[in-house]
Amino acid sequence: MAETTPPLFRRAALIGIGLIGSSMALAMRRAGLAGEIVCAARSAATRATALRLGLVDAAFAEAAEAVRGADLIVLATPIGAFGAIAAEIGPVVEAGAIVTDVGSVKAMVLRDVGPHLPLNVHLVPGHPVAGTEHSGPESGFAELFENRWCILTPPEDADERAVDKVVALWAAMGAKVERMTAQHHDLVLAITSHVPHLIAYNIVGTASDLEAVTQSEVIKYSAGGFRDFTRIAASDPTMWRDIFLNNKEAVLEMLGRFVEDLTALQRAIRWGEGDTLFDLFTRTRAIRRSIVDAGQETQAPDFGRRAPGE
Ligand SMILES: NC(=O)C1=CN([C@@H]2O[C@H](COP(=O)(O)OP(=O)(O)OC[C@H]3O[C@@H](n4cnc5c(N)ncnc54)[C@H](O)[C@@H]3O)[C@@H](O)[C@H]2O)C=CC1
Ligand SMILES: O=C(O)C(=O)Cc1ccc(O)cc1
Repeated sequence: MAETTPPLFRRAALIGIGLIGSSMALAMRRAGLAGEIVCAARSAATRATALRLGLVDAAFAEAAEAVRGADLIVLATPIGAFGAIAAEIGPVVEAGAIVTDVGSVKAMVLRDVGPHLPLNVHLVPGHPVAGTEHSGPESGFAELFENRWCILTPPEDADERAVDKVVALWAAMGAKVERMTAQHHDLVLAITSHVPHLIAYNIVGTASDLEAVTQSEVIKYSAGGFRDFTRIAASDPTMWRDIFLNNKEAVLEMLGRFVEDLTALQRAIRWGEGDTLFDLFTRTRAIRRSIVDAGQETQAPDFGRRAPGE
């Protein structure tokens, strides 16, 4: 009889089952990574949806109930909730279990989650750099992490076997895994993700506030660059509020540089310095091409709703 290898984890508990939690549930099931997948969701409607979609084997109202007997715990709520969830699960989490997360900011995980966990529990923070502007358990898809980066930011004294298991988890879901310090992660993501989202929120806000331009004109003529900004600016308000509040220093640093560079462009336009504009636009076009060539574009399957970028 052929021997079957046991799944990587006996029981995985997803705390929060929105876009990322549901995508993980689907990707983990597809790859047979856990014997059992359970979740915690505060609303009865979300628990019912998770069960109806077959995302999980059981759904609990309380995080402390979901983590009992789990050897993998994934925090997949907005990051502002991480500290309270860690305080709730700390007393009941199993010895030897791995606690990871998918939050978009990383230094705050070591700060807010670490102190609540017993010493025999392994904290390995992570961030899949993959997503869409959609939220909730119905927006997930198993392919979300394929060929996308997942950044792990374990503390210096992390248990290497626990780190290896989290690397194996993401690799089996199709991701490319990179390791760095939480501080470096937060600086890099401030410029590649957080400030771009702030700019999108701001430009859509500015356009909608313009008295001389009606709302219907904003919608009607949004085929220009504005349309791409509206996709980003449709991202979840709670999630993004928490990101800015928890990556304050790096975002303010990058925003300072952004404002300086914008001022230089403002001058170039004012003084008719076409070469300055042309040189920058040539450089940025090359960056876009290298992103496309590297295949770093998320294509959500069409579930009868608009795909990202449409
Ligand atoms: N949306 C995206 O594109 C990406 C998000 N992330 C990170 O993943 C995490 C989850 O984001 P999404 O799945 O997009 O959000 P989502 O809004 O789709 O799902 C979050 C879920 O957590 C639940 N929740 C909120 N507070 C809770 C609490 N205290 N206890 C239990 N459940 C709670 C919400 O009801 C919701 O079902 C965030 O920390 C975010 O920074 C990471 C990569 C990409
Ligand atoms: O939809 C998009 O373009 C995104 O940028 C998704 C996203 C949002 C937050 C993250 O931490 C990582 C990826």
